[in-house]
Amino acid sequence: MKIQKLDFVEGAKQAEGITVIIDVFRAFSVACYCFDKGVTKVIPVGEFTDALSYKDESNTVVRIGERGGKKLSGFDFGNSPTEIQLEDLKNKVVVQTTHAGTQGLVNTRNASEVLTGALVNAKATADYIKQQKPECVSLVRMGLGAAESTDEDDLCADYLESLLLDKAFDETEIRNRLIASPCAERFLDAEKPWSPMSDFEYCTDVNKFDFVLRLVRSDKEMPYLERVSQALI
Ligand SMILES: O=C(O)[C@H](CS(=O)(=O)O)OP(=O)(O)O
Repeated sequence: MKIQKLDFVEGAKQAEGITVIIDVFRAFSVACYCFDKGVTKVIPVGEFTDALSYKDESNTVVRIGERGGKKLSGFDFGNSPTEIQLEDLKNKVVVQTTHAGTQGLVNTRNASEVLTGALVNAKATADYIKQQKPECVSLVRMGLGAAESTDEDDLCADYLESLLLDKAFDETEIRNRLIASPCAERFLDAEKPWSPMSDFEYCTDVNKFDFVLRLVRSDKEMPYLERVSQALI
């Protein structure tokens, strides 16, 4: 199995084979928490205007998104797992737009299959990939604003690589390593209430979920993320 690590939107465009678009803080952790709360699909979009104008007949749309980390005007929630914890999202359709994560998903072109990458479902994602015995896997780290490398996405890529190659990796140290990193500063900053410390905790709950998020493309509707559950992995 050839594994390549790439970065940002350009990396997403170049990615081949089974492609994992990684965004730990916070897009794909949020997407996992949405599915855990019963949403039927998550539609990742690049432009926030497309998220605002998206409608569906059943009127079950929930809009989640950020720019500069903050909730967008007209949206239901920011890109925060904390914000959705007490919400009933059963059978809802989420439209999500973020500065980094969703930009990676919508820019994949050459991938045979596209998955999301986060610490909360890393092992399930690696197990799913291994089962398919792919020749090539691309791990794309979206980083901060899809422009700056971040410890959490680098670490998640390294962890996924170790799992794929059956190499040892001490996942119990992941949270300690990240809390000591500059990438955690925004969660400790009282002037950034849109990034609470609880978001850090939700996003670093390693392997909390046993499902995979896979991008589905069809001619009939916008690409969306679906949940592939453990039974099918
Ligand atoms: O909402 C977030 O934490 C980030 C902000 S940024 O794009 O990294 O500046 O968005 P995400 O797309 O989840 O990385």
